Amino acid sequence: MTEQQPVAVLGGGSFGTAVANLLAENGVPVRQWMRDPEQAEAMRVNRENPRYLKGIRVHDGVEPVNDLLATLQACDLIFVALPSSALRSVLAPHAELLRGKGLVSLTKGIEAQSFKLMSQILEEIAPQARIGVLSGPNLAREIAEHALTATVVASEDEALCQQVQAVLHGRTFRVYASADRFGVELGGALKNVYAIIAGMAVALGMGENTKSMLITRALAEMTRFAVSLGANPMTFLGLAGVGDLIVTCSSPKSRNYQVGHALGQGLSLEQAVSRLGEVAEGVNTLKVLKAKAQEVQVYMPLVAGLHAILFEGRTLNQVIEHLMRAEPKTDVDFISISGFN
Ligand SMILES: NC(=O)c1ccc[n+]([C@@H]2O[C@H](COP(=O)([O-])OP(=O)(O)OC[C@H]3O[C@@H](n4cnc5c(N)ncnc54)[C@H](O)[C@@H]3O)[C@@H](O)[C@H]2O)c1
Ligand SMILES: O=P(O)(O)OC[C@H](O)CO
Repeated sequence: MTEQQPVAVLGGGSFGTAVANLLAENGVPVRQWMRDPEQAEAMRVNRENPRYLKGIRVHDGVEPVNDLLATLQACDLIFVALPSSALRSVLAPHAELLRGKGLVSLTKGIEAQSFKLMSQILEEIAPQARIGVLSGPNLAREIAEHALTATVVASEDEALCQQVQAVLHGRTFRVYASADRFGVELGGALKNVYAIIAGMAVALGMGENTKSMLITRALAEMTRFAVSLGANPMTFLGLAGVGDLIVTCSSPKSRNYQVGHALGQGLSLEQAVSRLGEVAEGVNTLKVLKAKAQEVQVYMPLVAGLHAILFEGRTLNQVIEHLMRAEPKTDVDFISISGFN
């Protein structure tokens, strides 16, 4: 009998570990690459990733490794769960090895200067690779604890979507397919910013009306922005849009929400990020999003308000006053169905 080819997961954090476990539970041999050889050795021996997913057993079918070259050579399907700040620098030196491979980004961020999404970077590094993204309401710990979860794999390459569904779809994890890679990926990146605001609101003792207003207006704002860049607004009604927005804006398990909560308790941004000690993509996304919204002239009051508090010295009260007193608008303004002439 021929041995099954391993699948690679790049990244030794919570999401890489959760996805590696899902694959292994489906009988797929996994090489989970991480840059720290000590972490890989400890995970091999102890079958746990205590810094990022304490208390979760790493499946025997997951081989923690730290030789990137050998991992890329051995695997034709590669899931990338690196922080957005690291993805390009980790993969660009190995562009030649990526030719013809299936590369699926799990990373929910935007590159600082270029405003590129992660799959666009993968495409640039490896134009002959098959590119996809996986995004949705997917808190790593809940996946690792087998909470019933759904996600979306998005790619123009239908065969790649089917391949990802075949290896990841399982008893507790449903994988839906989409052809709208841009919309699915943008939804995952944008919602992180609003989760910071939602965490802040909860720390400030705001009620359920406020939370609901925030989530709904966040959806309107991110959809308006996405449409201005050519995305399909309907994608934002799916798991990777409103689904991910709800989970990230509601759950104290979200790291972006935690940063917001700490800010609401009075910590500085530096203190909030360093107390977290994990990736909260929303902080960088906020900076690039504010600049891009200005460039493409899209009205994003929530983004502008959070940016004003974190980087322009405005107080929370000033920003709230400004947001609430702003000119009244039409509901659901990102698609023209208001009924008004
Ligand atoms: N954790 C989740 O619930 C979750 C869910 C969906 C998507 N994501 C996305 O997955 C991506 C990774 O997040 P995570 O939650 O696994 O992060 P994490 O904070 O749990 O871990 C980050 C990992 O990246 C490694 N790393 C940092 N810089 C690196 C570099 N230069 N080279 C190689 N490795 C490096 C760290 O050592 C660590 O292993 C993020 O974009 C995040 O938005 C996370
Ligand atoms: O912990 P966060 O805030 O990075 O969010 C994790 C996932 O993106 C939720 O879908």
